[in-house]
Amino acid sequence: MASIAMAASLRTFLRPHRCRLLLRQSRSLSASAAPPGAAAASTVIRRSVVEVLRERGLVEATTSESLGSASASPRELKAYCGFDPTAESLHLGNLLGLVVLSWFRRCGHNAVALVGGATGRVGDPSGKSAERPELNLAAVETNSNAIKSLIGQILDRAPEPSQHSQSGKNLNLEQNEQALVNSGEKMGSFQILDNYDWWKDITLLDFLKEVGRFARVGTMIAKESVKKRLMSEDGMSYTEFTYQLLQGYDFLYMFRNMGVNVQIGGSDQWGNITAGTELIRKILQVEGAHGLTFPLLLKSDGTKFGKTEDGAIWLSPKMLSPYKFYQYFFSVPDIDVIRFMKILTFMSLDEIQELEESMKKPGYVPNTIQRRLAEEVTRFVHGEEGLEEALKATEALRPGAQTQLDSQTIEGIADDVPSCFLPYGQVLKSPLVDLAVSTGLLASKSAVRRLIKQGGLYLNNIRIDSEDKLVEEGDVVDGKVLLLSAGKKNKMVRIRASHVPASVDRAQMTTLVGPEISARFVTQNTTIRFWWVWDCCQGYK
Ligand SMILES: Nc1ncnc2c1ncn2[C@@H]1O[C@H](COP(=O)(O)OP(=O)(O)OP(=O)(O)O)[C@@H](O)[C@H]1O
Ligand SMILES: N[C@@H](Cc1ccc(O)cc1)C(=O)O
Repeated sequence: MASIAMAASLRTFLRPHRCRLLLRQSRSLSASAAPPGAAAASTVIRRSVVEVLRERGLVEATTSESLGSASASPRELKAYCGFDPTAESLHLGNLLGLVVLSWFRRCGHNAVALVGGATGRVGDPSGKSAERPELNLAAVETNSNAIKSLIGQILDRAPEPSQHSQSGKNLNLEQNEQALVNSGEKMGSFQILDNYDWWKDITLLDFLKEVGRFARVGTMIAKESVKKRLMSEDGMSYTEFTYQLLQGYDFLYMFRNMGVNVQIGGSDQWGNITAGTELIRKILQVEGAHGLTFPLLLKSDGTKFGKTEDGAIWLSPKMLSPYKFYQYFFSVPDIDVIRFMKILTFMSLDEIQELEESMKKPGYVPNTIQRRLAEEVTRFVHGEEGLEEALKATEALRPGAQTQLDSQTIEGIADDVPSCFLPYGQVLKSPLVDLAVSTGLLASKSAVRRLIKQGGLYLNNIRIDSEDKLVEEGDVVDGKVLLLSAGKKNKMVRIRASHVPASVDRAQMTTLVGPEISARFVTQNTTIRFWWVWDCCQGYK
């Protein structure tokens, strides 16, 4: 239960005259924060962030027309988007929120990403046909921390309007971004907040008195998220019914205390967003709070990209490698690629249009646009390093690639490629035809032989021409792995290190395996080498 002091401060802020005072303060603060060059920039015709978003297909609805005019001057707006910590990572659908926040920043406004440490414990009924399972507190905390760190990294990578694309070509800035660059203004800032920080101190009595009293049950029941659920067999719990007011109050709290005046979200968030603008109007008795929703990103089967279905496109590299993330975009169908480019990248619309036209020209190499899309989105989500990792892995897994494979690259994609563990002794000197079958790459030796004849079998990306090929020591990359490929189907063979003995005496090893191998052992005393030698030892025995 809340401290008395907190309850008192809540009451204080809810007094209308005080709120108006605070609002005036925050307005004048943002005006005085404008850098000296800003005046010159006003001679350039700016388009508002809302126009920019609309042109890219990122606006489904706004709560008020006045958002457009308010958004024309930099620093006028502070937009927030909330994410409940219901998983350890955000997913592709959530990326839209981060992209839209980044557009606000690129157009000179500030942004807040809010992690729902409190709302995550309640569960948003929007778009859900049944009550969400309750999350335990430890999971909420782990997920919140992971999501905060992920959001921080991604928002940090939003390219500044003045930046150039990888190709060195100017990014062809949107008009108002160009104005910012000309005036020397910086991109807007961002903050990451957690709504548990205020909810933890608010008592039920405070809430009922200060917020509940202003909410109309009729309006709440009319929200799409509630209407649908009330018609279902299980109905809806009081807890989930309250969700819209929690989110509504978040907006009010940040509007009052932090100058946040826009809430954005997917179109499923409309009811919760308007709950916020209504509370602000009723309780604080001020206008000036806006909502903006963007269309939900849907899969080809019409279902929403989310976290609850199989094969989610996670943004955290721990849950989906940059390689797989990159591959997803590389394989986007032609029909979706331009739309994805508009909504998920910061490339200018002119450049996107040029690319779209190039697709229709004779000689267009399939997937050229997808490659660019994959690069742009992977760079934003996983950074330059993640993109490099993805490109390296893509190349490594391309049969016939000329690149020298190293075990680090191959191990880096271990989770993305079917793999099996085999003892070194079983791999060394074994006929490749046998290995291709025992690893499960192909079903029979005759199938392997046929493939070799057709030129489709590769060992470490090198085409195998002979059916009699034996695996040599040099084929096992860094003594750890080898990569077999049947056309585009890859299979990684990893050398098993599981039966490494707890201790082997080096002198004993020398006598067992001879000086040459023992010398390797001395210089490369790693677990794998250790095992490698041990396996040879067994061979020598
Ligand atoms: N496919 C999507 N397209 C656009 N926005 C999305 C998509 N999925 C989620 N969002 C938006 O991301 C924000 C956070 O949503 P949230 O964390 O609840 O994810 P969720 O995908 O709705 O969760 P779940 O899969 O559990 O339903 C909201 O603004 C929501 O509208
Ligand atoms: N309700 C949002 C998350 C959110 C939480 C708190 C907010 O104040 C805003 C948004 C969602 O689940 O998708």
